[in-house]
Amino acid sequence: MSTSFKTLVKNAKQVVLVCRNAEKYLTKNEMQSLAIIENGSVVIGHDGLIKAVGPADTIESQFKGTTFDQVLDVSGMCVLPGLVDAHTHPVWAGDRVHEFAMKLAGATYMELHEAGGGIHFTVEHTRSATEKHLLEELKSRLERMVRTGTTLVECKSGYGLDLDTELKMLRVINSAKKSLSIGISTTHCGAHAVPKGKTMEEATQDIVTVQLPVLKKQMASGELQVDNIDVFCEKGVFDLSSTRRILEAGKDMGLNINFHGDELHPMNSAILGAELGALAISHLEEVTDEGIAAMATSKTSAVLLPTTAYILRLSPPRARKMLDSGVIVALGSDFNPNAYCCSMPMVMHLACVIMKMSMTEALAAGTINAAYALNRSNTHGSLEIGKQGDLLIINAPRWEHLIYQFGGHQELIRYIIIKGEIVYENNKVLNL
Ligand SMILES: N=CN[C@@H](CCC(=O)O)C(=O)O
Ligand SMILES: [Zn+2]
Repeated sequence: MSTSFKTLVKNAKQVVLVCRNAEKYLTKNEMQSLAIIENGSVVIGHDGLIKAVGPADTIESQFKGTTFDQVLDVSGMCVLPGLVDAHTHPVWAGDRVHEFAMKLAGATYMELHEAGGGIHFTVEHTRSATEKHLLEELKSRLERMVRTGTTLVECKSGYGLDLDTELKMLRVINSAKKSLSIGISTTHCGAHAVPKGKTMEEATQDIVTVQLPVLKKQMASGELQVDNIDVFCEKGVFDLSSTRRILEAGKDMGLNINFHGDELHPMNSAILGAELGALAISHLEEVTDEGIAAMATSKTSAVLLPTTAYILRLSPPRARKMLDSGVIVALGSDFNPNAYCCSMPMVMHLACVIMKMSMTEALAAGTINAAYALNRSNTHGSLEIGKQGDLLIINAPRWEHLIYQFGGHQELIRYIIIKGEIVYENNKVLNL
């Protein structure tokens, strides 16, 4: 065994492993009792992977005489896995603060969309923005996510709706992925809306016969890396048969199906997703009982987005029914110009309060199950030997403070570690 390692994080009050036996996801009762070590330590190797995690005294004797590049004594603090945000739209120009005011005054999401605002407003600004500007904005948003504990995030395109702008957005995501340490799962969401001037059929045809073939070429040549295919399956956007066509075309080129469904109207998206072997369906505020049963059987994860229901004043998705039926429930921030929230601790808090999840369920949903939704639960989502050394360290005596305290996680989060490197340290002392 090597006698030199990258990082030792020792003497934590609690180390929350989440999983015990390399589970790829947790459901039902497994989400009630997460694996936790009291007074624990974690060792991360030079390859950025976890080499040991266990009681502090066991690790101390096991690694006696070993050298570490860095040792962090986190006495009194808690260590959790880096959080996983399973749904974001982080590449765009032009905010929609003016629409927030309109929504507060009573306008609905679809009324704004049909009047040419909403996604269309963002598309206009994103099409005319330079790649450089979009990249700078994306990087600062991703850094903000890291500071709130996210170490793996799904990033969608979808404010281009034409070949050139969708490719521009995907290139921006790829550049950020190369230059930042946060993990990224990239999603083509060219079917986020029907672009102005096109019918749904024309937009579907464009995606299947123009956008996806170019993507396929660029993926094969290594120019672009894309992991997932997405469609906004919704009344007035893409219907079930267009959604099927696009998702099947994406699947045929090796992309994971991960799409928006049953948000504002019951569309039978969940049934379709289960039939196609989707890895994830997001939103599901209006999913039917049959849809829930189908997702439980097909092991299609439900990515629930409490920020959306909150900001649009929708009835929240029926998380309890899904959890009790054995669906793999994951969480995402849905960061976008409509729901401007980068913070997974806030998302987990909302999931508990407005969707009636327990804190252990919310943490499992924001770690291992979100990693499953992105096909990354072999590397992320729990603190187990062989997984990536991504840690979130909070200055509190119990891990639940991460969810219990809301609106001030910047006071609580002490370190963020990715692949064994400290990427964020919060120890600023201000003179007040
Ligand atoms: N519902 C569709 N897409 C996004 C919102 C995108 C936007 O409004 O810009 C969502 O997941 O909430
Ligand atoms: Zn979305």
